[in-house]
Amino acid sequence: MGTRVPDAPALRREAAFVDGAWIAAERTITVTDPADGSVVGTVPDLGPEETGRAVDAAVRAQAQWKGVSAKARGAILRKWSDLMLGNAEALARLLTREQGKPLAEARGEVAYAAAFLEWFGEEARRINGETIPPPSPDRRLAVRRDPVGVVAAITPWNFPLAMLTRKAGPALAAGCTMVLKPSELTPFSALALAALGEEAGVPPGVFNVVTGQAGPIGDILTGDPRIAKFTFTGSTKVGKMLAARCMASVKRVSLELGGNAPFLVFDDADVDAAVDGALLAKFRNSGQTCVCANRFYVQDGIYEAFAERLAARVAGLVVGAGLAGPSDQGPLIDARAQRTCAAHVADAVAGGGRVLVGGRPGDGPGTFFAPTVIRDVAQGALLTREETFGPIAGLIRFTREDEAIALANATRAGLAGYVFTRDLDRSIRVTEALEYGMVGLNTGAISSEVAPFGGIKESGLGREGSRHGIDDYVELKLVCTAVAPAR
Ligand SMILES: NC(=O)c1ccc[n+]([C@@H]2O[C@H](COP(=O)([O-])OP(=O)(O)OC[C@H]3O[C@@H](n4cnc5c(N)ncnc54)[C@H](O)[C@@H]3O)[C@@H](O)[C@H]2O)c1
Ligand SMILES: O=C[C@H](O)CS(=O)(=O)O
Repeated sequence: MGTRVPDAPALRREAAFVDGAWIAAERTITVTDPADGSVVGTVPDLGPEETGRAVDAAVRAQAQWKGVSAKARGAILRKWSDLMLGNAEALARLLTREQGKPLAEARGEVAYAAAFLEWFGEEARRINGETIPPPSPDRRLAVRRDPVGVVAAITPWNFPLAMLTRKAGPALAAGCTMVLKPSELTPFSALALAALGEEAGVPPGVFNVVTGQAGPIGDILTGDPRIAKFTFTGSTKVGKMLAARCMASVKRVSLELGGNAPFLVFDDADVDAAVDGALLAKFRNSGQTCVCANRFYVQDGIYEAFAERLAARVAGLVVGAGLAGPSDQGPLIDARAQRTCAAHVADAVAGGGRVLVGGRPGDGPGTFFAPTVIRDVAQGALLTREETFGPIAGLIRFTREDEAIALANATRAGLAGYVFTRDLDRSIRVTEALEYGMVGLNTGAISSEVAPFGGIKESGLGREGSRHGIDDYVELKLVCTAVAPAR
């Protein structure tokens, strides 16, 4: 296990991290705790000029970093991972403070985030090329897998550590350098990560964290031609806009975008397993994950049992501030998220839905919303068409398998889907028919560092994690050598 760096105060940095230095700015942005609106702290509001200097640093550093041996790069990533685990409690508390998730989930995210650095610390030494049988005896063909170069990354607030290491891990393993803009709602976790990276021996300029208003920074990260690759995790709307900007300099682009996951429960499912799966797939991070079940399609024969048992379990979820004591559900990230949930509930009820539990925002300070189950939701309801990103489970009844598949696929999203059935033939038919990048069969938990994470259709481009996750950070180079015959 890595050595402990000084506790939370040292990890909590009210500064951006550029070229190995902690920098301030004239203007700052304030970060608040969604559980009660209290101020967590301020971070610099860097503008285009400071962001350009971060790109300068990444360009300078990349020339050296790609020359560091894969073994040495891997060792630094593994030490970074160890330091995260050695400072897990400080990282988790900081994460809960700025993002709101329950402390137990924050601790889980620290381990999940550290696992990406560990995994790609190992993968660094397996970025092998290939030789190809030549088309003629006077040629030799070799293919290299070289680092793509300087990488710009923009990440969301819902997983303030894991979405970052899922990019920094493969980027640095491949020999790339990075300029990262975290969400302005959760910058402290990213800065704590940078502090531990510094401790782990990540050289100056290899990993830079710029904080501030998204627009001006984004303009640089999508526009500077020295940036070879742009990777984004966030909403589909923003991702599309930023990816389009990258085309002016033909950057490599990878996108992890929004979801709208269907959760299918067939009559032959184990109803208790389906309820367990629903709690994981719907209510993790208070429904604020990209792979959250967004709509539940439940077959006629199991509908009443599933609705009753899910509502009973949801009624028992403990809602509270993550640092105030054990809780299952924290606040939503902001008031806008509360309003979206309220709108989805109102629309479902207007269409004939009946609220079994929850259905309203929390009282008092903070942006809480009660974990909610609504039965008899109409097939065209808002929550079937838009990503709720909150703790609302809307149950829609279906009769036939082909009907459920058609309903499940009727979206431009294609990230994750879930199926609960104990019929082997049906499990194969349905998992093959669902148009999603990831499908959970009899489970609501599908993510890990060893598995390819990503979506199809408008949910993304590329995969993160797994042995595939390195592909977005390397370029293939063919070396074709002429060979003269012996005289
Ligand atoms: N597929 C995945 O792996 C994955 C993971 C997490 C979240 N998400 C998706 O992200 C969304 C929630 O995250 P969010 O609210 O942070 O998304 P968001 O798109 O609002 O913000 C994501 C990031 O983009 C930045 N951003 C926003 N507007 C920008 C602009 N004009 N220029 C430059 N940067 C800009 C934000 O500051 C933030 O850092 C949901 O849709 C969720 O499904 C997807
Ligand atoms: O919200 C997005 C995350 O990728 C979800 S997960 O923790 O990776 O499943």
